Amino acid sequence: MSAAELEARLRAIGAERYHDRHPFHALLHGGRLDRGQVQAWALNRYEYQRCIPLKDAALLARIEDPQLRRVWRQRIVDHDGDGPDEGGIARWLRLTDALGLDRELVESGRALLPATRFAAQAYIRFVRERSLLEAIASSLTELFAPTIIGQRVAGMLANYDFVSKQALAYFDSRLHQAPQDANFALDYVLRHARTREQQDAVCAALRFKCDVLWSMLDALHFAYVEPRLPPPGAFLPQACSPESDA
Ligand SMILES: O=C(O)c1cc(C(=O)O)c2c(n1)C(=O)C(=O)c1cc(C(=O)O)[nH]c1-2
Repeated sequence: MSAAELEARLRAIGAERYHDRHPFHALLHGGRLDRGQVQAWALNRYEYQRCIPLKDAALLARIEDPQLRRVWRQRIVDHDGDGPDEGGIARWLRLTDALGLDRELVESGRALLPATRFAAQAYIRFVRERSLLEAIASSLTELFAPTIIGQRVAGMLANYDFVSKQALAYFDSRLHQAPQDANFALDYVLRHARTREQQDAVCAALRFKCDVLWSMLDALHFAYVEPRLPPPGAFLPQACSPESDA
C-alpha cells in the first residue's frame, strides 16, 4: 500500500483503540473520580513514566545510525532532564506530591497494580526484541496524545479542587514534545515500512501499544471503580496522608 494508505490505516487504529476511548479516562476527565481514585491513577501512571526512558534506552542501544540516535536520545533527556529536579519524571513526581501521595511510596513501586507493572515491562520487552521498525512504530500512540492531554488538563482543572495548573505542568511540556516525537516517528515508519509484511508489522506494533495503555486503565477501573477489587498489596487510598491537599 502507499505511504498515505499506511498512514490512514495507522490513524484508524488510533481512532478505534487509543486509550482516550477508555471509560476510566471519561471518569477522570469528567470529574467523576474522588481524590483517592485520582491518586491511584497518578501512582500507577508513574510506573509508565519511569519505564519510558528505559524503553528509549533499549531502543537507542539498537540504533546503528548516529543521526537517528541523535534525534532519539532527546526523548531520554526530556524525561530525565539535565539535573535532579528537571525533566518529565521529576514533573510527574510534582503531580503525585500535589495529590498528597508519599514520594517514597510512589518511587518504590510497591503499591502498584500488578497489571501496570506487567504492561510497562511488556512495552520495554517489545522494543528490545522486535525489529527497530516495529520498536519505533510502537511509539506512534503519541500521535493521538495531544488531544487527550488537552481534554485531561481542561477537565481536571475544571472539575477537581485538589488539582492545580502547576500540578499538571507535566502535560504542558508533553503538548509540544509529543507531536514532535510522533511526527518524527511517523515519517520514519512511512519511509521504512515498504513491504506488505513490514506494513502489517508496524500496524500490529501500534495495536500492541494501544493494548499496553488500555490494559493499564482496565486494571485501574477494576481495582478502584468497579467492582473495586484492588489486588493484595496494591495502593489503598485511605492509606496515604490526608493532610496534604494541593
Ligand atoms: O498522557 C497520555 O495519555 C500519554 C500517552 C502516551 C502514549 O500515547 O503512549 C505517552 C504519554 N502520555 C507520555 O507522557 C509520554 O511521555 C509518552 C512516551 C511514549 C512513548 O511511547 O514513547 N508514550 C507516551
